[in-house]
Amino acid sequence: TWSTRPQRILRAVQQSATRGDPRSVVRAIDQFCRHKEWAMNVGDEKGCILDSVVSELNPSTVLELGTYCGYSTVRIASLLPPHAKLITLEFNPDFAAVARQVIAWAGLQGKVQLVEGASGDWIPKMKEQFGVKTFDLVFLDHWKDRYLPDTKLMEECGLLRKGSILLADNVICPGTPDYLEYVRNSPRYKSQYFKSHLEYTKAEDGLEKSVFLG
Ligand SMILES: Cc1cc(-c2n[nH]c(CCNC(=O)c3cc(-c4ccc(F)cc4)cc(O)c3O)n2)ccn1
Ligand SMILES: [Mg+2]
Repeated sequence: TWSTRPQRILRAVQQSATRGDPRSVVRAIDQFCRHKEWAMNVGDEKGCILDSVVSELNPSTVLELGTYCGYSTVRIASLLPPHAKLITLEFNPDFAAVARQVIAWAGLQGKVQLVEGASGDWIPKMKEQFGVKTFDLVFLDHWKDRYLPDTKLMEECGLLRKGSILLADNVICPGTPDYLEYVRNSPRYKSQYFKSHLEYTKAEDGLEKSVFLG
């Protein structure tokens, strides 16, 4: 049987990255996706913006919606303080299986809880299942039509506190127009757009950083 793209990404990590070295895992995936096969990782350009938001915030609890192969999971987890926790949701079991191995190769499995399933099903269960009170940072990188409903769901479930940060990928390409309109016009958010490019391409894309005002 033929390998899948995520499996080829995992092989590139295992062949080119050093176990326990998150930066070499990130570099191996970027090299593969830039020179061999495009894949929907946040990529290095937007990844640097993600890194700066995480480093500045120094969050203790992080939720990532959309793991894919674990590229942004590794970027975020490698920057977290010692006792911080990252919960990442992946819908596709094949993606999740690869992501677990990529995260383990980086040596970050102790900081990451990968949960398989749909965001809409898991968000209401976060408190009871994982003992989460609120999230300091949410990285939205999942199905683009779920950004808005899941943001409203997180508000309703009391998972956001005054100062929680939402960082959303792909607000231009593929685009999340209803989400952008909401966070840019709601009095409950202060939003800022970081212009960039779609991973490994020249197409415009960007990250939207929104602070929940409570
Ligand atoms: C409902 C639910 C869903 C999930 C979930 N888990 N994994 C994902 C992946 C979602 N990501 C994308 O679809 C995505 C697409 C592109 C793209 C594609 C094709 C183009 F031509 C141009 C750009 C670029 C990106 O950067 C993306 O992130 N969702 C997890 C939990 N619950
Ligand atoms: Mg994305």
